[in-house]
Amino acid sequence: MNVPAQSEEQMDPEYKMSSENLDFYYGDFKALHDVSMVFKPREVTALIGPSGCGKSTFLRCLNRMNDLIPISRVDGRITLDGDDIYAPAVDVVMLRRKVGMVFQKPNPFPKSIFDNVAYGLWVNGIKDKAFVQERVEESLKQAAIWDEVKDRLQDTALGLSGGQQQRLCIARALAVKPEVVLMDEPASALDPIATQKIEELIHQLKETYTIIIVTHNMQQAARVSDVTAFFYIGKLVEVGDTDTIFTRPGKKQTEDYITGRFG
Ligand SMILES: Nc1ncnc2c1ncn2[C@@H]1O[C@H](COP(=O)(O)OP(=O)(O)OP(=O)(O)O)[C@@H](O)[C@H]1O
Repeated sequence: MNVPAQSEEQMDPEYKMSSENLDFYYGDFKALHDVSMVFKPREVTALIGPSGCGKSTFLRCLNRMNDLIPISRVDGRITLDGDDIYAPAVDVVMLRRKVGMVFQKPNPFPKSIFDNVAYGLWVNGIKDKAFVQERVEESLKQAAIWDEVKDRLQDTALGLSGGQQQRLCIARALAVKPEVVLMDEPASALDPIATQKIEELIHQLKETYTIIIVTHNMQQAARVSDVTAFFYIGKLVEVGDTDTIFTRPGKKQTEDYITGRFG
């Protein structure tokens, strides 16, 4: 897939993020090969593919979460609003504020519900109590969990159900007003009802955010995403409109995967 050169892309507000000829290594092992794709604002992109194909690795490259792995190395470029996120001058804390992340297992801190959501604001130096309170409420409402927790904000977050904890973690990610939200199998640890709530939430959130989600669940990818990217052994095999990928995939590998013939 051809990705426009930087100058052209910077002028084109159509792209929120792009990956250009991205290679990624864990030591000597090359986990991603020449991955190029773009992410449009207010669209949901699903990353699918068999276990170990590099979906999570790619997702983590998008907010430099892989920087935490000392043996890792990146070649190529990833841009946010046209700027290279791996450029030396980039403030990684600021980048992760703009490109937030929700993990597979809900991971609330052993603190109150309120503190969990306020945490990111405090870390970013925001101390104004009224502002923090307002933002916590707004984020909990956006994450569709306010009604369930509004009367127990000082209770421990660990007392919430798994599905509630995941929506709390989404509220925590939203509190710092990210522009892009990365989700790594956000519903895989949840029951069908909690999963449905997360999917409904993704639908609402895409009005504001650019969302990139890793999922093993084909029906989920088909339900929640506008664009689907199929990865296989570290390579991006095919990316396109979700309806097309699921009904008329261009590559046999994609077809075999979505029809359950392998993976
Ligand atoms: N920290 C690491 N160190 C070394 N190799 C790793 C590390 N993390 C992942 N890998 C390897 O990189 C490849 C891609 O892994 P990744 O977790 O990105 O795949 P995935 O498609 O997300 O898989 P799954 O669907 O099972 O989560 C795999 O071969 C994996 O073993």
